[in-house]
Amino acid sequence: MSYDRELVAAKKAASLAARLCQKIQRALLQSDVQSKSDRSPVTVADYGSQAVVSFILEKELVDVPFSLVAEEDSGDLREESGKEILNRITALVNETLAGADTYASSTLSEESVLTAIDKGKSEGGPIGRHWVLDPIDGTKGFLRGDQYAIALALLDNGKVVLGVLACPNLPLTSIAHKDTAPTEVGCLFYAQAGSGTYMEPLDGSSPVKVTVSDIDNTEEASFFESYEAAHSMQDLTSSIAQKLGVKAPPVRIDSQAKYGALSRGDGAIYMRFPHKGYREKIWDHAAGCIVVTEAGGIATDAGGNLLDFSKGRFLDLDTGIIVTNQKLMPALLKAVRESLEEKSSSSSL
Ligand SMILES: Nc1ncnc2c1ncn2[C@@H]1O[C@H](COP(=O)(O)O)[C@@H](O)[C@H]1OP(=O)(O)O
Ligand SMILES: [Mg+2]
Ligand SMILES: [Mg+2]
Ligand SMILES: [Mg+2]
Repeated sequence: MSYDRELVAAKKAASLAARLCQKIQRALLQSDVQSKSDRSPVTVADYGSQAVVSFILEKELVDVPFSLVAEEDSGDLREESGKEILNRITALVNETLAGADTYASSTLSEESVLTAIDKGKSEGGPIGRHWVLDPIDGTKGFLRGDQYAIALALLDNGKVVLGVLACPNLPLTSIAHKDTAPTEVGCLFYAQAGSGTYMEPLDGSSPVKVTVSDIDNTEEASFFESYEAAHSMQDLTSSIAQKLGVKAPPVRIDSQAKYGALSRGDGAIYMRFPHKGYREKIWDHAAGCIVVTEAGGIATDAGGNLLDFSKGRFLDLDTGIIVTNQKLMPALLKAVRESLEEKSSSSSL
């Protein structure tokens, strides 16, 4: 089955949402220190991005039922205290649409913005088609001026069949060598089941096919993990890396930009072990997962099970998520198992 039409719509929606986010992030970085501790810019960008993606997808695919599983909902915006922010979001959404040829004459009311955001309340599941959206993945990175992504995927009967990752701050060339001069930034990764993964500049065309690293020696592998220590157990990932003989220090970047960078071979392994009690959501991995698997990689939980996106809004997982190429996966799984066993026996002492 081809999802060409859905892919065109998804690329359009994610690129426009990225434009909205870039505008806010630029303004944020130019602002003074006091307003940098204010979280409202990211809030405006989060909701604005979700409204734009929801509106564009529904318009582009008007002849088919629309279901969207997305991170944000309009609850707070409907409160009295949310009025001013809703006003800012609506203005931003309309400015963004005005810059897009097809939608230049669309003007959304505050109510239509709320409605577009609330389309994201779907529960997903194993039957039918559902879009999956993280309007800004990596909000901490966004606020710091670092990496973040707009992550959009399509589920068809529980399987991810299409994914688009817009990474506005990711360099177009490899991030493997930190000492090379910075290049242009802004990447759009996209993948369709069975058709490979492509990357193009966010503001252009000329796609290139990308593939994961083909290294088979764990000592040469570099690994990615969260920038935020609160998002993943770095003592555990460092113990796993040590078992594998990995020499390079971890590359810490925010958001699903890690999946994008991995899909073009900037590094060979991504490990994510959230602290106890954290439940992974499908929008944090669906787009990244297909981008990396169509590029030849493999993503599993710590027990080696493929990620299952058919269970609703959450992923039902064994302990953590690991991603690498086919050759390195057996060694990675073994190191993960050993490190987890050591961790549990030391904590039961
Ligand atoms: N306590 C937490 N543990 C793990 N992940 C988290 C936690 N809190 C938020 N996240 C989510 O982790 C993802 C980014 O993490 P990372 O950059 O470490 O890969 C985001 O989806 C972020 O949500 P959000 O989309 O709101 O930014
Ligand atoms: Mg997220
Ligand atoms: Mg988010
Ligand atoms: Mg969030």
